[in-house]
Formats: sequence, structure tokens, C-alpha cells
Amino acid sequence: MDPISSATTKQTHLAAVPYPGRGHVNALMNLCKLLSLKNPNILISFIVTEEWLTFLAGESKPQNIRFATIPNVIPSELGRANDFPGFIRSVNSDLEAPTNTLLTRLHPPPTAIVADAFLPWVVQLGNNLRIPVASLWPMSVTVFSILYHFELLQEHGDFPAELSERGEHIVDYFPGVSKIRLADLPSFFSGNGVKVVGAAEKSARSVDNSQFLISTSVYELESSVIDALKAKFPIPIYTIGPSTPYFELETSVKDNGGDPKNYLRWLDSQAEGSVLYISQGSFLSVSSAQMEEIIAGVKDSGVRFLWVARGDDGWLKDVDEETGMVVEWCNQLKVLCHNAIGGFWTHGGWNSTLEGVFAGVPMLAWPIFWDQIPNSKKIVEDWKVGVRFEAVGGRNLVGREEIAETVKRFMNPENVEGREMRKRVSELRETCRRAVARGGSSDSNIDAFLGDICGVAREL
Ligand SMILES: O=c1ccn([C@@H]2O[C@H](COP(=O)(O)OP(=O)(O)O[C@H]3O[C@H](CO)[C@@H](O)[C@H](O)[C@H]3O)[C@@H](O)[C@H]2O)c(=O)[nH]1
Repeated sequence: MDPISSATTKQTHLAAVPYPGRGHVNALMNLCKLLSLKNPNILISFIVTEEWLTFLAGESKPQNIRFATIPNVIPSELGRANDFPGFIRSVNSDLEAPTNTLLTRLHPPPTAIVADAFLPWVVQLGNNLRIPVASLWPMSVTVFSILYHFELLQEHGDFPAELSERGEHIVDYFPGVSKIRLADLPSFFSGNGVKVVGAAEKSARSVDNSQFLISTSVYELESSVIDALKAKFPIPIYTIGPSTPYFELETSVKDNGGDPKNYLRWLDSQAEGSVLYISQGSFLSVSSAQMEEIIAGVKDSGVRFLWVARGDDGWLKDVDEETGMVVEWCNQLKVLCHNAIGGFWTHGGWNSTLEGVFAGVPMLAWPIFWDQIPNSKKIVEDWKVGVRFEAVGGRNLVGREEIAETVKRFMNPENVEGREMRKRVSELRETCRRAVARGGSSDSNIDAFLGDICGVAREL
């Protein structure tokens, strides 16, 4: 197939197919907004289930991005954590047929597709329909390289790994990836994670049949692994990150995220760098016993916090504003960029990790699973912009005293180690700002991708 020739004569119509999960939908929507800002003449159809359309109803977006829906053929987002392997199975079997039908009925017909790589079957649909596909990899390129080269783990006898025995074993054979302990690999390779490792590997390998690989990373943050992949791959690899709404920072009108409390006003009244922002991700969390220790530990630390907690976390509702503030949802990037925020307690989701770096806020990582583990290693060891609770997954319970001590030390502005971290993260913040500024690595890659899918040289 010649991916370009079909695009040259028609209006550019991009069909965007996100994986149904918050971190994935947001990343692809932000990419679509960036493309649309740069070229308001392209049409983008953003394909979601009817349930996801209700979640996105309040989303402000440019006119040339429209939603197109498929029926609710997968388990509800609201309970997907209950049977995660079952959810993945359904996404990989039940979404394909309605997506195919929709792609063939969209008008005008799509001239290109951008799809989350965790929907590997979209690549085949695109190939069948002779529409070029850009696979969006929503995690770090490091994690991509590890999954793509899964067979290296097997060849070295490192899969499956019993982490209690071999967790400290260091692996250095993934192209471009810095030395990493087996315990720091994505959780796909051990314990229950092996139930989904096949699906994850398939996602990474699906790019073999796509026409572009787009990464939400920032070139300068992972240059060695990106260079190694570029040397090996015949298709363009575009890093466009962070795929987060930095372009809306000044203009967003949704500062309260629908929450009746004004957390931004509260932040305005706090001393610079004094507040810990806490968010444990969008759908999986820790056990309730562990949560009790975390709440007690954070409160005992005496550090003020802004905490994102879901509706069922009722025990956080009695927090008074002298201690902190609890919200169900917030504009995370805006919060992180507020000068009252001095630290970010994060599960290490890739978008959150990049947002922490973009905002220049040191991170306290509590990874739960998947790529959050290598992301936390990157935060602490590679970039040196944070600390982590060691091996939280493998321990029964991290006690409140340890949590209180760690939080206090982490947020103490006098702490020498902390000063170094803050300096480093400010440097990386500038790196990210340069990447998205005009002519920077991410900005140029977005232009290049647009040029490719529009099939004509654009006037910038
Ligand atoms: O109150 C909140 C809480 C979160 N967010 C946003 O929600 C996104 C969350 O994304 P991420 O940090 O990546 O976390 P998850 O939603 O948990 O992401 C899933 O998808 C990611 C990308 O594949 C993976 O890195 C994670 O491990 C996986 O859990 C971020 O952009 C946040 O800014 C808000 O805007 N407000």
C-alpha cells in the first residue's frame, strides 16, 4: 500500500480511535487538539463508546473535532478494575466489528487513522481498508522497547521471573534502555501480569504493520532508546509529548472541574511549594487497609495536601481546610503548575509522570502496576527528580510512621537531597517547554506528521 497517494487528493479526515481508559483517551484527545490547532482544515472523528461519550460531554474542543460513537459492547468503565484481564479480552474482541462498521460508514471516508497501539486490531482494519494508520504509543518509549523485544527476556531465561528471588537481577539487553532490575520491569512479566503479557506484546508488535509510530514521550527525555528504535524501524517515529493540555493552561474555563469547592482559590492562599498534590490514578488503587495507613501517615506528616479521591473514598470527606483539601477531580496540570504545589504523590501513570516533569514538581512515587513501576524507576534513578516507596507491590503494608516520615522529608525545603531534586526537575521542565515551543522536537514532529497525513507541504 502507498499510504500517501490516497491522501493527496481528498480532504484530510483523521479517524482517532482511543483505548477506552482515561490516561489513553486524554492523551489521544490532546494530540487531536494539537493537530487541529495547527491545521484547522483537517476533520477529526474521535471514536468512542456511547458510555465514553457521556464522560466526554463537557470536553471543550475545536469544531473540527467531532465525536462518532459505537455501542457499549465492552464492560462499563465504572467496574473495569474488577476483572481487568476480562476487560482487555473484551476490548480486543468485541470492539473490532463495530469499529470496522463505523470506519466504513464515516463521511467523508477517513484518509488516515490514529489509534492507540493497545488496540492492535485497528492496524489490520486500516490495512484492509487501505487507510494509513499511525499507532499512538501512550506509555514511555522505554516500555515500548521492553515489550517489543520481549523475546530477549525469554532468550536470557529471565521470563517468567520470580521477583522474590531474582528481583535484583539487572538486565541491560533492551535496545537503548538503561540498566534495569527485573523488579523494575513492567508488571506484565511477573505474577498476575503474565495473564496480559501476550496482549501487551501484541500491541507493541502491531506497529510492524502500521505506517507511523507516534509516542507521547519527549525526545530529550528518552533519546537513547528513541535513537535505537529509529535505527531499526522503517517507519517514522514521532515523539510529540507531553500529550497533555499545556496549550489550554491559560485559557481553560473548567478550573473547578465541576467541583463545588474552589481548590485553585484554596491553593492561592497557601505558601509557595508547601502543598503535596496526591493522585493515585484513574481506576486501580491500593487495598483499604493500605489506604488507611496512607491517610493517617499523610495527616501525621503535618504537610498540607490537595488530594484527588473518588466518590467511594468517603473517609476523606471530613478533612478541614487547615489540613488539606479533597476533590473528586481537578484540572491536574493546572494544579501541578500552581506555585503552592511543592510535591506530587503519584502512581506513576505516564501522563502524570510527564505532567510532573512539565510542571517542574518533584515526585513521590507509589506505583501500583504495569508501566508505573519502570516509570517510577525513571523518576528516581534516571532523571533523579523524585523518590519512591520501595517495592510497595511486594510488601504487605507500608505503615503510617514510614509514610509520615517520608512525606515530611520529601516536602522539607531545607533537605539537601530535595534541593538537588528540585534543581533537576526545573531543568527537565525547561527541556519539556523547549520541546513543545515553536521549532522544538515535539512541535516539529507534529508538523512533520501533519505534513505526512495531509500529503502536501504545509505553509507554517
Ligand atoms: O483529578 C484528576 C486526575 C487525573 N487527571 C488526568 O488524568 C490523566 C491520568 O493519566 P495517567 O497519569 O497516565 O494515569 P492512568 O489514567 O492511570 O493511566 C493508564 O494509562 C497510562 C498511559 O498508558 C499508563 O501509563 C498507566 O499506567 C495506566 O494506569 C492525567 O493526564 C491527569 O492529568 C486529571 O486531569 N484530574
